[in-house]
Amino acid sequence: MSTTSSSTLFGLLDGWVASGALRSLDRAFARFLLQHDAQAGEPALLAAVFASHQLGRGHACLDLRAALHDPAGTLAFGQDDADSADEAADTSPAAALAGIDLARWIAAIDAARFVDGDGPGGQAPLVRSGERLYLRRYWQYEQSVRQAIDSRVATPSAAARSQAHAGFVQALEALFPREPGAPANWQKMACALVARQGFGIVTGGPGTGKTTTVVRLLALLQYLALSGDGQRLRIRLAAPTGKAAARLGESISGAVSRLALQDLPGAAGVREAIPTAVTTVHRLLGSKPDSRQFRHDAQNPLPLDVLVLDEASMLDLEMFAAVLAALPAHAQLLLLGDKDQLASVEAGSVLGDLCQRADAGHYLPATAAWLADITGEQVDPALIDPHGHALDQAVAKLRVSYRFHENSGIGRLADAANRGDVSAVRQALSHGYADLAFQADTGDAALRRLVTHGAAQAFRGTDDTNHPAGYSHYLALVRDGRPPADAPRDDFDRWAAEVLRRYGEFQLLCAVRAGPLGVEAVNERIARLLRAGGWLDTAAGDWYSGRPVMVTRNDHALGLMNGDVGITLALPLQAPDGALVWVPRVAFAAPGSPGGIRWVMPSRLTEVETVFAMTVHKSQGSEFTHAALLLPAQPSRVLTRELVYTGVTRAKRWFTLVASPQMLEAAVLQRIERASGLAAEQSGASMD
Ligand SMILES: Nc1ncnc2c1ncn2[C@@H]1O[C@H](COP(=O)(O)OP(=O)(O)OP(=O)(O)O)[C@@H](O)[C@H]1O
Repeated sequence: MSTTSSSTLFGLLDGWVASGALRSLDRAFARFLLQHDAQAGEPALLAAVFASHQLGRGHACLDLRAALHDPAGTLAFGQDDADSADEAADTSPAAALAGIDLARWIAAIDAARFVDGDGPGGQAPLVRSGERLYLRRYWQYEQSVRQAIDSRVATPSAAARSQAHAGFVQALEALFPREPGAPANWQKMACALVARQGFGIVTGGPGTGKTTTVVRLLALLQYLALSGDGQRLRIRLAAPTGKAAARLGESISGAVSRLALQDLPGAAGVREAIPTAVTTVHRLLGSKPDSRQFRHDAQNPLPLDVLVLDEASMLDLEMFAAVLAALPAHAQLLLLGDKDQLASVEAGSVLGDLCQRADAGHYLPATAAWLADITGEQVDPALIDPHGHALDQAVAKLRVSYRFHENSGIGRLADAANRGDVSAVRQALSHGYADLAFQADTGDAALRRLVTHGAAQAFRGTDDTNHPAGYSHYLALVRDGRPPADAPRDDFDRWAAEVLRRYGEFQLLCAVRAGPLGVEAVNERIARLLRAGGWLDTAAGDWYSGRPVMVTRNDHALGLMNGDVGITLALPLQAPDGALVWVPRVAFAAPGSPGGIRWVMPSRLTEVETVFAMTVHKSQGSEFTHAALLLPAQPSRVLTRELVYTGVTRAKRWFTLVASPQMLEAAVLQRIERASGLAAEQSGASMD
């Protein structure tokens, strides 16, 4: 291929753009690079285009070896491309890469003026590091993340430096009282592990006690600070989205109020010194409109001593690099999250990469001895590894779910999907668990039953007072619960808050955007079905009462964040002629004020989507009493284990799967593997 001219290459790129495989941005990038180096060979240009394409798909870099080995799979250029029967017309990436081996490709890439090696001082737009090709910015993010983590992991925290101070041991003992005969208390060990250095991660599935553990950890740190120099730590809590922040705020408040401090002598003031307000990462850093820069950065660090970031699986590489840059050197950073969930839509899978080895622990014998000393708990020998990495020592995985007990179908299905165990998935679905329902029928009648009343009859053991809801639960309140026109504004706020709460009791989740069972078509279909059932008056125009909308872009002027959900309701308004009119307003939960409502005029909401159905990606960070997951009828690369696991674990109490068994099984066998240097490093060098 190296002999072909650039016009042939651009012919190829035009075809890929026309077929939707490539973004026009990727093609424009190739033109820009050619201006940079008119002599560049086609293999190098192709590699650069693929690196840009991969970035758009969430990969921090292009894995050159993988792209050569399995071009169609690695680049996701459509399933037919690799099997093109007509060799002469074969325009697949496989054909474009035919006849080149890794060594020749790397040599061609290095020869291009737009690529630098990974040494210091380079300026070129792309960087090659081993078998990975990066756009420079993302290589820099990875470098800065790696350096910051390495240095924080190697820095003992103030709490660990004072460990001789018997208070550390005593406080742990008081916060995690020993129960005779109980298995090893991993929450206690997690608390000690992450308290030890400037960086730590607590990962675990839903309900494994991440919030509970972090609240006790904050009590421990605050107790040590107050009983040390008497200075209260400045603690901040943040999450990637407004929704996740609101949810953490609620569960932190609950955990702080439940915190048992009676066994901690001199703990006065500790509870009050644990914050319950949670902000978004954007607000924490102080985003500037239309800029990638933040108010807080290395020159203007965040004024805090401890930062807790929840739902860290949603953190992308750029955002994480910004957080680390803005963190003062002495501060402690704690990440909480479920490493097995879908990664961020943007490039990078930070939590997954950093927790790649968490299942097997890899604790050094010295770490296990330290834990035994500090906590009195023994690490399972299977988790000990004399070759463990420094980072492994700062990662704790919680393994017992307190939400999903032994007989929970949701817990069983989530676990089976997460392990890719098809027969366990089948067993979970056919077992008859009271919290699981399964329907393959996606016809109008079946879908209407589900979205209107939650298809409660499909669940075993439900009755009139204990059953899963559908959307009629909140729509009945929209229709029948509206206060009279002369009621005080507070009544309307209370009505809206209850409507929003009820809306959270059910959510239909879609795996894909396009196609007949994609989120766009399904949203329209559900609106039609609900209207036919008399639940909606869509004749009232776009802003009919009961329409739920999700914000799709941060709007700093309105104070609304990507992912915030509001519901359209009617409010009374006095027209200039004195007549009373009902006007549509969208009710959003006001951040930081439980039960508070912010009313927004529809005309101000330019970037919103109806959310009778929501993609699994957008549902991350939210939980619903009853969640239903709809898979498409056709196989797709986006149907993965991570997607199914994330979808199932959005359900708190009831879960309905709407899919053919074959589609579910195919999905749990497919994994997302994002190319990244952080991931590659975790599988690389050890500490010794
Ligand atoms: N050691 C424990 N013993 C008994 N109950 C516990 C324990 N730890 C946590 N729980 C309970 O389990 C539930 C879930 O705990 P928590 O909210 O801390 O988990 P989480 O991992 O943060 O959950 P999520 O996945 O929702 O973020 C809570 O009701 C909590 O009180």
